[in-house]
Amino acid sequence: MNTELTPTEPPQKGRSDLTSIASIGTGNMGTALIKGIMSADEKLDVRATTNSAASAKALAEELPSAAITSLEDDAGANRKAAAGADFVFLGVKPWMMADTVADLAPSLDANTVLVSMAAGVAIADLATLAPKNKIVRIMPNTPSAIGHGVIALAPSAEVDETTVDTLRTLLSGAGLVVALDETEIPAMTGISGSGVAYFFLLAETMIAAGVKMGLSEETAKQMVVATADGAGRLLSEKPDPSAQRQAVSSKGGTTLAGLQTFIDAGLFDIAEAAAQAAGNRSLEMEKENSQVING
Ligand SMILES: NC(=O)C1=CN([C@@H]2O[C@H](COP(=O)(O)OP(=O)(O)OC[C@H]3O[C@@H](n4cnc5c(N)ncnc54)[C@H](O)[C@@H]3O)[C@@H](O)[C@H]2O)C=CC1
Ligand SMILES: O=C(O)[C@@H]1CCC=N1
Repeated sequence: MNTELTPTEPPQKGRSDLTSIASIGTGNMGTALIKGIMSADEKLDVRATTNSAASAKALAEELPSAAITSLEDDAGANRKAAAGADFVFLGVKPWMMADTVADLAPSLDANTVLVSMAAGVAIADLATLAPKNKIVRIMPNTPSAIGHGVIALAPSAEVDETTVDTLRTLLSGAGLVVALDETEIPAMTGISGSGVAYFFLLAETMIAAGVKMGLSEETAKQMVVATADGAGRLLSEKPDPSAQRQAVSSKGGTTLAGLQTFIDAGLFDIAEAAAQAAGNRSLEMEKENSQVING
């Protein structure tokens, strides 16, 4: 039995015949996306970077077949990871994009495609930072980690169809890939990129309600999580939310009493306002980041 704690070197690391991806800034979203991509395609050369050595160590446990490095250990980690990669996924915070891409750009191969997942950083501004590279903007969400994400894909005009197809295939390991125009990204962010958190918030509020009504927290959580899972799966099999809602609602029964409470409290307006707020913030961030990038 092999009792060594250090994982053995996977065969794909560094192989030049494989599609190579570099994930620059691999935190919550970057990790989720790369996990989804890697779970569907084992034949990838994956390099990933983080800021601290501690987060790189934790990431290496999550992605054992990827080559993980940190800026804390090596100030050139991003440049080395991106060298010669087919796709460089940019997963740093939006306000860090300017410095990160400016540092990377001079050493990038001209064939490398930059794939930004940042909210609120426009393709035109990324192109200013990396003028010799093709740019794709994506907006994923965190269920990408388990292959159930939604990933909006907005390539810039100069990205050829073969490249888009390759990227689409890679991303489809992380979930549903939907091609959009960049102008549609704020709406997508409002209902899906950020929208997944609204479902989590609803789950939190339902658990709290269950506890107030006398259930133990553990029981309430177990039930709400399983209810969300069941609702999601049913909706996925029969994608008609209105029909599913009506199937639960008996005339004069409990469900209509609950639903009416949501409607009376303005749920439709609240959901629209929430989606708008996220979408508007995305556009505001585009302006803020554009000013930083263009001076
Ligand atoms: N969290 C989410 O659900 C979503 C996030 N996004 C976008 O993804 C990007 C990352 O967001 P999160 O993952 O939530 O943030 P995060 O803070 O979890 O991850 C950022 C990562 O960047 C690393 N980092 C910091 N400075 C670095 C540098 N100079 N070089 C390399 N790595 C560096 C950090 O170690 C960390 O691992 C943002 O641009 C955000 O707009 C997009 C869609 C959904
Ligand atoms: O909150 C944010 O800005 C990021 C983008 C979409 C989801 N999370």
